[in-house]
Amino acid sequence: MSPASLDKPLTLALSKGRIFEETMPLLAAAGISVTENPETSRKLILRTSSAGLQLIIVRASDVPTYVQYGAADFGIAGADVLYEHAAAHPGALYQPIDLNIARCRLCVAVRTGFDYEAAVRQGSRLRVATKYVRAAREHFARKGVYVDLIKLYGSMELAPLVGLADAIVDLVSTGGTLKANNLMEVEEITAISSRLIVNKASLKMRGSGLQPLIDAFARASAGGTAR
Ligand SMILES: Nc1ncnc2c1ncn2[C@@H]1O[C@H](COP(=O)(O)OP(=O)(O)OP(=O)(O)O)[C@@H](O)[C@H]1O
Ligand SMILES: O=P(O)(O)OC[C@H]1O[C@H](OP(=O)(O)OP(=O)(O)O)[C@H](O)[C@@H]1O
Repeated sequence: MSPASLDKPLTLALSKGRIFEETMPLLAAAGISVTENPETSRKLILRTSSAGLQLIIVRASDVPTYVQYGAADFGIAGADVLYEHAAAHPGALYQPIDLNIARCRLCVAVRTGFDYEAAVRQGSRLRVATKYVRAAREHFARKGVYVDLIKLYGSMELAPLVGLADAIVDLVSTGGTLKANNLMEVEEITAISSRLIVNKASLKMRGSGLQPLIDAFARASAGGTAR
C-alpha cells in the first residue's frame, strides 16, 4: 500500500475512452496537457506537460486496484466500478471528489414485451446477467425478488436476446444500446458518475503535490463536492 516512489512523478490512473476524454478538461484547468493519445498510441505510461505528473492507462475496472496498492497515487473511476471494488476492499480508497463526469445510470432492462412487473408480482425467480454483481444482488434483495445472478464482463445486452437471462443490470446513458437490441429499461437502480480516488499513503506522504491537483479538479468539476 505504499505510494509510488517519492522521486517519481505523481501517477494518475485513467481508463481510455470516455474517462480519459472527460478528464482532459480537468487537467487543463490545472494547467496540464497530455500530448499523446491513448487511442492511437500503444504506450501505457503517458507523460504530461508537467514533469511532476504522469498518466497510466488501465482497464476501467482495474483503476481502483492500481490506486489501492499505490502503483498509482490517484485515479478516476466510475461509482459502479468503485462499488464493486469496495465489496472486497471496503474503505481502501480515499474518495474526495465526485467529478460529475461519465454520467449515466445503473438500470434493470428486459426484452421489449417481457412483463417484468408481472414476473416480480408473481414471485418468479429471475435470471439476471450483469457485470455489477454486488449492486444487482443488493437491489433485488431490497425488492425481495429472488434472482440467479450470472456474471458477465461485457455485452450484457446480448444475454436476454439469446436466452441466457431474463433481465440485465447495466449502465444506460442515451438508451441507444438498449433500443438497438430491442430491450427496455424497467428500473433505475442508481445514478452514476466518476470519482477521484486517492491512495491513502500517497495523500499523507505526497500531499503537497497531490492537494493542489485535487483542489483544481474540485474547482473544475461543476458541482463537485470536496469531502
Ligand atoms: N454510456 C455511458 N455513458 C456515460 N458513462 C458511462 C457509460 N458507460 C459507462 N460509463 C461510465 O464510464 C466508466 C468507464 O466505462 P468504459 O466503457 O470506458 O469502461 P468499461 O468497458 O465499462 O470497463 P472495463 O474496460 O474495465 O471492462 C464506467 O465505469 C461508467 O462509470
Ligand atoms: O445508453 P447508451 O448511451 O447506449 O450507453 C450504454 C452503453 O454504454 C456502455 O457501454 P460502452 O459504450 O462503454 O461499451 P463497452 O462497455 O462495451 O466498452 C454500457 O455498458 C452500455 O452498453
